[in-house]
Amino acid sequence: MPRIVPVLDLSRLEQGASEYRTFLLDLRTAARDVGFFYLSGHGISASEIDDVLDASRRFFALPQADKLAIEMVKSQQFRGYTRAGGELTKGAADWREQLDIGVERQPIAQGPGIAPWTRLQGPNQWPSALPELKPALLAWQATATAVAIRLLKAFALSLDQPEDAFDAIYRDSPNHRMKIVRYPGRDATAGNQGVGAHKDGGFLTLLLQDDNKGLQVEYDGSWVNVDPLPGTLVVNIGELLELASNGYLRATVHRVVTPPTGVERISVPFFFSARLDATIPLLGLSEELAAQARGPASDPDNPLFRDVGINVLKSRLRSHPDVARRHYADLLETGAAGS
Ligand SMILES: O=C(O)CCC(=O)C(=O)O
Ligand SMILES: [Fe+2]
Repeated sequence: MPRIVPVLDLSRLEQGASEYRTFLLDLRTAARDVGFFYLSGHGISASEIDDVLDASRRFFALPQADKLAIEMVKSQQFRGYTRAGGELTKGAADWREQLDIGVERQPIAQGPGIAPWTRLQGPNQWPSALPELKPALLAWQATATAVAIRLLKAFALSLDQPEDAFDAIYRDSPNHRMKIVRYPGRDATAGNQGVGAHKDGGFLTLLLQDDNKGLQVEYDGSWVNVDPLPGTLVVNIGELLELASNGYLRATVHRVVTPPTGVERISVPFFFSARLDATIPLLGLSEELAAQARGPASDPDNPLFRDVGINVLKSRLRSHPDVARRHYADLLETGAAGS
């Protein structure tokens, strides 16, 4: 039986016209059918992957005080450390600790008439006890960005669009975000929500996972395991690609189940997204493709807007109510965040 979550080899794009064409077709099929695939042939060395996972493990092994020194609640930009149970998915606590890193940029000066999402731009928080983490993760951001852009161009081509169809909405200041995550094991009777069922918000997510299981994707009404496959990245479609393709491409629901006691799982999701000031276009699909587009499957509790900044801000406010209360109380009172 073929795997439900297929393996796609990115190097086929460089193996002549026929491989190139079939790769694009396979990509489109995988992204439309299950919305998840493993990516091989990405050109990232095993040592670079090991370095990121090792640096992440060293971060989580720091004394709790060093991690709490950069707790996310100190950051208006939702950057920094969140302890296990500190993040919510659909109102329920996720049993994972994590460090959120965004793009390193200067904050935007605030004042009347400035959109609230502009507060999302600004610096990261880095642990002073582990100076090597910053260069390791910034290097990974650069590597993952390059792969994400190659994939995004391939997606555009696979939908019979010009290769640069998405360029204008990420060029110069894409808003990618990444995190390093540790899922501590625990007794199943204590609950099993590593991260609750959700869709990702950006264009594409590139996920690095260690050797431990836990990631599951919803397919045809059941949960399918996306077990680790050494040397690959797991790629999934986010809501922006679903929106741009009018639902032709699928942003699939996924979750992580907590490992058993005595096991921990490390993962590094990288979310490639559009500029915060972008508006997501609706691609002009060919008649044949348009006929197969299902329309974006919007969650009635969380409707999506074509304006990127407000979507991102809404989702961050929901996930991190402590940051929301500390830094966005004005919006919560007036409902100006649009949620
Ligand atoms: O840790 C994982 O394997 C997936 C995490 C995830 O889905 C997320 O953070 O959005
Ligand atoms: Fe996710």
